[in-house]
Amino acid sequence: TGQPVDPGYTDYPEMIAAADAIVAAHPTLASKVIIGQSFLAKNMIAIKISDNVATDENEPEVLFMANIHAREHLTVEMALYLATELTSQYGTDSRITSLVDSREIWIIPMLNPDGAQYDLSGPTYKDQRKNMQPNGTSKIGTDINRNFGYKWGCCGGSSPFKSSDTYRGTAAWSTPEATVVRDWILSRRVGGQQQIKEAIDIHTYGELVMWPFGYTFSSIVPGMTQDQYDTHKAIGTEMAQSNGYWPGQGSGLYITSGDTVDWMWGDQGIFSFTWEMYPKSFDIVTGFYPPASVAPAETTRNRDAALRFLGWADCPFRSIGKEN
Ligand SMILES: CC(C)C[C@H](NS(N)(=O)=O)C(=O)O
Ligand SMILES: [Ca+2]
Ligand SMILES: [Ca+2]
Ligand SMILES: [Zn+2]
Repeated sequence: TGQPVDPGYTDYPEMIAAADAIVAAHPTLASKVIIGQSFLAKNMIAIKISDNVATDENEPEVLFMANIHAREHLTVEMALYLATELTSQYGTDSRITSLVDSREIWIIPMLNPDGAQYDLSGPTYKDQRKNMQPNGTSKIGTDINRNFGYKWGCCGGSSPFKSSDTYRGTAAWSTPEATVVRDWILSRRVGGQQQIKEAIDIHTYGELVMWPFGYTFSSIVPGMTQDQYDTHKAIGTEMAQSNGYWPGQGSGLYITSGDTVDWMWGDQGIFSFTWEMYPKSFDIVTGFYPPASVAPAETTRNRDAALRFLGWADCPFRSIGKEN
C-alpha cells in the first residue's frame, strides 16, 4: 500500500520478548508453550495464564488467538495487552483475580509470524494477508483462515485461485500454521472432553463481533441448535454492547469456508467468535494500517468485553438462562 511501516507495531522477535517478559514477571501465573512451527520454522507460541500455571487444573479453558492475517498488526497488540492486563492486575483487580483463579486462559499472539515479518520487513507495508508458502504466483501464500477442515472449500467461501487473497490451499490443513493450531486444540481434549470452552479469533478491521457459521447464511443447521445459536448471540451481543462493535453471524459479512471459528465450533464444540477491531468497515483510508498510537485506546476498549467473555466459560448456556 506504500504506507511507511510504523515501528510502534510489535514484530515477531518483539512478541517473543514480550511473552518472555510477562512469564519472567509472573512465573506462577504465566507460562510460554511452543505449540509448533510456521512454514519458515518460526516457533508459534501460546501464553498460558492461570493460578498454579504449571499444573493442568480442572478449570474451564479459554483461547484468544491473533494475527492469523499478517497485515492485521493491531491484533498482536490486543493479545499482548490481554496477557499483560491479566497478569499485572492479578491481586489488585478482584474481577481479574477471580477469573485467573478459576480459568486457564491461552493467548496465541501471532498465528502467522512469517507473514507478519514479511509485512513489516520493508520501509513500506506489503499488504500481506496470507502465510508465506510459495504457490507459483507473485501473490505468495495461502489464507490460513480458509484452510481449516470444517466445510473446507465449500459454498463459495474461499478461492481456488492461488493468487487470490482468500486462496484456500491445495487441501484442508495444507498450511503448517492451521495444522499446528488444530493439533494443539485437539491436545486440549482430556478424557474425551475438550477443555477449551470459548475462543475468540482476533482480526482487523470493521468493529464487528461475529459467531458461526460463516459457511452458510442459515443460523440453525446441523451442528447448531437454537440454544447453541442463542448462546453465541447472547454472548456476542453482550461483548458488542461493551466495546461498541456490531454483532452478527459471520456470514452476514460474507460467506467464509474453512475459517477458524467454523472448525472450532463445528468440530470441537468451542463457543467461538471473531472480533474485527478498529477502524469501522467504511474507514478504508486507515484500514489495516492505523498508526500504532491507536493501540492503547483500541486494546483497552476491549478489556470489559474480554472479562465478560471469560465470565461465561464455566457455563456458556447460563447466558440464555439454561444449564449445560
Ligand atoms: C473471519 C471472517 C468472517 C472475516 C475475515 N475478515 S478479514 N479480517 O480477513 O478482513 C476474513 O475474511 O477472514
Ligand atoms: Ca489454575
Ligand atoms: Ca485444564
Ligand atoms: Zn483477518
